[in-house]
Amino acid sequence: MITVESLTKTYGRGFTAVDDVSFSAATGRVTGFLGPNGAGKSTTMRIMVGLTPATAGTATIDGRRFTDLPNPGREVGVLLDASAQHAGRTGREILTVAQRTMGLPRARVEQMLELVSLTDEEADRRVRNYSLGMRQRLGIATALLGDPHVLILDEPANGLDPAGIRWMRDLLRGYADRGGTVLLSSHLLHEIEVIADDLVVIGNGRIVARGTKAELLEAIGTVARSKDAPALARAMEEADLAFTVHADGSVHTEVGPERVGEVAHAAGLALTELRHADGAGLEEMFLELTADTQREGAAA
Ligand SMILES: Nc1ncnc2c1ncn2[C@@H]1O[C@H](COP(=O)(O)OP(=O)(O)OP(=O)(O)O)[C@@H](O)[C@H]1O
Repeated sequence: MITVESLTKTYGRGFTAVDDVSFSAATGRVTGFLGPNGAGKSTTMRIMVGLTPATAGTATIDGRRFTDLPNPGREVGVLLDASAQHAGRTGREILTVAQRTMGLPRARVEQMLELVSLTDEEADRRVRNYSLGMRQRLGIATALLGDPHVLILDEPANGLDPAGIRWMRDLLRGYADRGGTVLLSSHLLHEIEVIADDLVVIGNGRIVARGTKAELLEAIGTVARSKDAPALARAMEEADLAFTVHADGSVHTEVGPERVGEVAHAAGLALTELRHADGAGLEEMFLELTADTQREGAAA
């Protein structure tokens, strides 16, 4: 369990990059840390792992600060900047140094290379000649090397191709299902919404939304459709529910699918579609919530 309490980071003369941020990432769940460029995600994660001092507040892992952990790599796997790895070393050398530092069996290096699908030939190539996707794979191998129970990953999908993203998603899902805690950041909603159980949305250094993905989806309403669209609209009106009808005949409303289902049932209407306004709806919510930190939005 990761707990962040009232975390604030001020740079220079009063620029607040992280502003009174509190949230937690629970055991056995994948928590997505989402926000546009410059929102404060990396700063928060750097504070969590002791690389940047906080101006105020605390970040703890199972109640302890990262810097107080006796062998941190055995408890917390960290991937912050895949390009920050020693460029002159080979992937295998980097893993071997980490394996020795953590006092792990030698076989662990080969296991991790296999897990992240780096071939023997690639493992013996210098990291300066790695593609970004290969660096991410190596970074994930390093993070998992000590078999930690917590993972903190900053933009781990950067540079991965679609198959790589699918692979990472399955890996992290399995890790959380076995009881691990995953916190991963992204500035891309669609990357995170398929994998995260919980979402923490940050904009301008402040938390603008957090909750389970289901709760956030609930908050963005429902799409329903019936073959008899006018009858569905009448039933909604009679039930005093606010709604809009889109050009494709679907009804959009802020109430949850359960309520819409009840109204349709009471009116004797069969629904051909009933679902959370996910995907596009969540995207819209994300853009709205973080609007004043979106460069494009700010310029408009
Ligand atoms: N060492 C520093 N000195 C001054 N300002 C900094 C420093 N590090 C970060 N910042 C500023 O803090 C803000 C938050 O940056 P941060 O890297 O945490 O954002 P982010 O959410 O990770 O963004 P991205 O998605 O672009 O990686 C930015 O405005 C950034 O310029």
